[in-house]
Amino acid sequence: MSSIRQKSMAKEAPGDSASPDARAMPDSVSPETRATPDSVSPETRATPMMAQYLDVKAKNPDFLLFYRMGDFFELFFDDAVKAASALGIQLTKRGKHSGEDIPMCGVPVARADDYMQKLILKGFRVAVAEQLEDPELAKKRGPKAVVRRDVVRLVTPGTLTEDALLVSGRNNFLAALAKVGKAVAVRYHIAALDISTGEFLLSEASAPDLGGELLRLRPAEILIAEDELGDGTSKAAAEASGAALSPLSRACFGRAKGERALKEAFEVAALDGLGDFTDGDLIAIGALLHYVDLTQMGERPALRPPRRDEPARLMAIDAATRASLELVRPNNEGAPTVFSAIDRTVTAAGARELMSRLVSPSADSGLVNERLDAVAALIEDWALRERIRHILKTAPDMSRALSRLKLKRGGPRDLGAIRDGLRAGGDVAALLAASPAQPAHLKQAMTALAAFTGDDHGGALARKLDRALVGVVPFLTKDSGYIATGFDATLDGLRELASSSKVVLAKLQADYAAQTGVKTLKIQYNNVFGYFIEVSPGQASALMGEPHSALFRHKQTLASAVRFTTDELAALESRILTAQGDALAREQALFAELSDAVLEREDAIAEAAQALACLDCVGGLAEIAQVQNYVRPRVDTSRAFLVEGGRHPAVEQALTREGGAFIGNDCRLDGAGERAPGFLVVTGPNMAGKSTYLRQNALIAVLAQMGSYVPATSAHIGVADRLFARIGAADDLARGRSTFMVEMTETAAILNRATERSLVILDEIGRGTATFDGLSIAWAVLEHLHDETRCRGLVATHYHELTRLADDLPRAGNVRMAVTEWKDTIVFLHAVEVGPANRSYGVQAAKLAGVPKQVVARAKQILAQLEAGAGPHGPLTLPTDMPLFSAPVAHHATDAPHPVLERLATLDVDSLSPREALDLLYALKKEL
Ligand SMILES: Nc1ncnc2c1ncn2[C@@H]1O[C@H](COP(=O)(O)OP(=O)(O)OP(=O)(O)O)[C@@H](O)[C@H]1O
Repeated sequence: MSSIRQKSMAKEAPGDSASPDARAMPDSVSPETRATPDSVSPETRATPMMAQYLDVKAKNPDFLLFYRMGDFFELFFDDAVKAASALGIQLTKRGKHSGEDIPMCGVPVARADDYMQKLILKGFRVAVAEQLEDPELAKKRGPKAVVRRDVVRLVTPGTLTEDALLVSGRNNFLAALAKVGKAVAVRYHIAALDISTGEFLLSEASAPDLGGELLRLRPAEILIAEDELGDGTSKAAAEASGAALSPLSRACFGRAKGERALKEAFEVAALDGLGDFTDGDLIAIGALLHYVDLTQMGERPALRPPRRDEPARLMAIDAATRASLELVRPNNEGAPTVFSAIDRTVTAAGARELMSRLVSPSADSGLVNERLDAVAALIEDWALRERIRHILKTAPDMSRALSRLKLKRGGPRDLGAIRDGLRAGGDVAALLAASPAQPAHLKQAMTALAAFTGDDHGGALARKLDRALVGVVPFLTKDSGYIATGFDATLDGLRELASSSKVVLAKLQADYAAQTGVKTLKIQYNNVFGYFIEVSPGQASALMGEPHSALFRHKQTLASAVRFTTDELAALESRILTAQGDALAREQALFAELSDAVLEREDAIAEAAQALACLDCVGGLAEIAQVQNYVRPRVDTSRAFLVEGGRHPAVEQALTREGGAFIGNDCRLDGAGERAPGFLVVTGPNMAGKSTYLRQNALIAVLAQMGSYVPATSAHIGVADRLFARIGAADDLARGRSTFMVEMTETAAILNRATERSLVILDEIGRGTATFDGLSIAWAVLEHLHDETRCRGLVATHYHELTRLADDLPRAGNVRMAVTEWKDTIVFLHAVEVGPANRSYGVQAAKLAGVPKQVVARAKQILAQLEAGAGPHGPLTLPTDMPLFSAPVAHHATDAPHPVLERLATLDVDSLSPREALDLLYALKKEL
């Protein structure tokens, strides 16, 4: 908590008669603790306080203004109406402004974070206006003087730092989006910063990849230039990511601005040491850092050097694939995700690291294998893993603590987190040092952690924090007692003084009791009177009469007690309060000193925090691999996709919980071989497990490339540069596109972007339109992927005709989901067999699903007729001119190119005048 906030705890207008009714409060707080604005007196002209409120509000029109008044943050006017409804708290009306009632609601300061979190989750942004001086000081300026207030912080979804406002196991990115270039050359540059941890990422995407890239980063808030809100691509991608959109003026996006801000942030004269930055990077960085400055009131978060996520080094996963695979976000609230199935981390930072690897699988087989080596080492040495994980459970979230300290929003608890984190890190480093297996990643982690165990600066800092802090430290700096006895002689002296005064106080009470003969006389303390002497009303006369009346001065008479003071008690009180105040001030000075010492080692601490996160992530992956029998995949640059006994990580766990067993299935796609299939057509009845089979293979690719073991008995994966998966319904009715249109748009995206190295997984392509159209489209798409793209792929279909493709396409093959018939019903075996399915069993599946008997019987009858070549109302004529019913040779035909193409091929464009070019264009179009 900031020092500003501590100073402003005193209430401003004690005893104000317009104090609102306590029942109107969201929490039961006595009315006297809640000050009321002098403005809300029934005047029509703005009172000084309301004038101040309106002034602050006018500067922050887009934010709900939390206006500090004593122990409450009050909201007025429209803000109050919106907040009361969003928070479900009572809206009151107090006083008038311009003749109208002023709506008001409020939240207690002590619980403000909870209320703010609710508002942020509902898409609001909050400006926090604090009292910037002690109300007593304001009073001295005159009866009408208003306590100085101003906004000390803007709270937006992407700039949160408090644990209460954040999700612990997830990064909270603020991203700025800069569009550079025109038409087909347009690039979107993204600068993203998690100010709660200091992680700073740069990336870029083409227009078609932007949606997937934003879903990968999952920012909480996206900054976009106002004049780009009209740009369909950025707006649609930003909205689909689920982030809050914050438009900024175009002036905030500038190359020079970005360069300046970056140099300032890292205190460097030239950017060379930080990396290479394109214009687009700098424009995005400029807007990002401007917004950070704006919301943090100039305080700098603990920035890590920007890390570039090179698209070429990642497996590209587009938005639709992310939605299909439910990597981290389920399509149905509460459903399992791949993340929830594989997450065995024990710290929030470890969970964030795991999530980051899962959403950004690598396309660099070298990095993947280094990660796998680390997982393998912790599988091999399970005792080491157990010990490390045991220690990690005690390691707090150092990066978030560091970030709060840097933003001057930290408390003793954050220093405690750094101490405990470094201590845990030291213990882990010692364990790793003693272990024989040392793959590169574990060695790196050990080095980062060991930096705080030696005799140098790092070690000195860790020891200093150990000596300085008590075991369990309080949350706020105003709560004294967190500096351990013996660390600072001055503080010990002041504490001694304060506590010895308390002994003197006890002695004084005993003396007064003996002098007056009132045995029950007590010395008490409250916030209004300070220390006082209290006796029961029956005994008050002893103190008020001679000879004691000279010593005891009467202060207050209550029904149950009479209170007095003495000069001696007043002097003692002043000594105690001074000593306590001095001790608190000394403690706060020591806090600041320790914070500075921590921040001096900011980079090394951030690295240690990252090392712990990495170890937790690797340990978690080793744990799940061992518990669930995953296998290390062979990952290389070949084009193999050879999986034996593959399983779906989430479905397997769900089945095991219910006492069932998952049937492992092979998938052999050899992209390079001439005859070994690179493309499989998967057929089988509904419910037989086709979707599961498709998904599990996509996930095995993702898991392998993120550096995890995979659910299979063996796996050889040649890295895929892009993964396309379209599985399950893709309705986008909200955006006015039918299932078929969505599917066709996505198919177009795949055909345009898949490469030879990609993995394409399609479920029921071509459905949602007339059978022949759908089948024709599916056929043509598969031919294209097979012949032109030459990627690896799996396609599930109910069009059995598609299985004939394998006869003609050398790299295509068929597999089917095995079923068996038993007593007029089908039994799903969930096993994948080589070859096409010969029947679809749709009618039997309908029966299993509970379709009424007579409907199933009639369907069987119609099916029999259809299979015999007749429709339910007479002969059925199938168009025989469909290419798929004739021999599918069209794609192999060596037709001469179209004459228009021929003319274009031989055309010398440079020799044409604009007029000639236009004429030619018209002529070609006509010919076409
Ligand atoms: N390999 C497997 N081992 C055991 N059970 C499985 C397996 N594959 C799928 N199942 C079970 O079968 C159910 C249906 O699977 P899935 O949804 O993949 O079928 P489908 O063929 O895609 O069906 P539809 O065509 O109707 O979408 C799953 O929910 C799962 O419980």
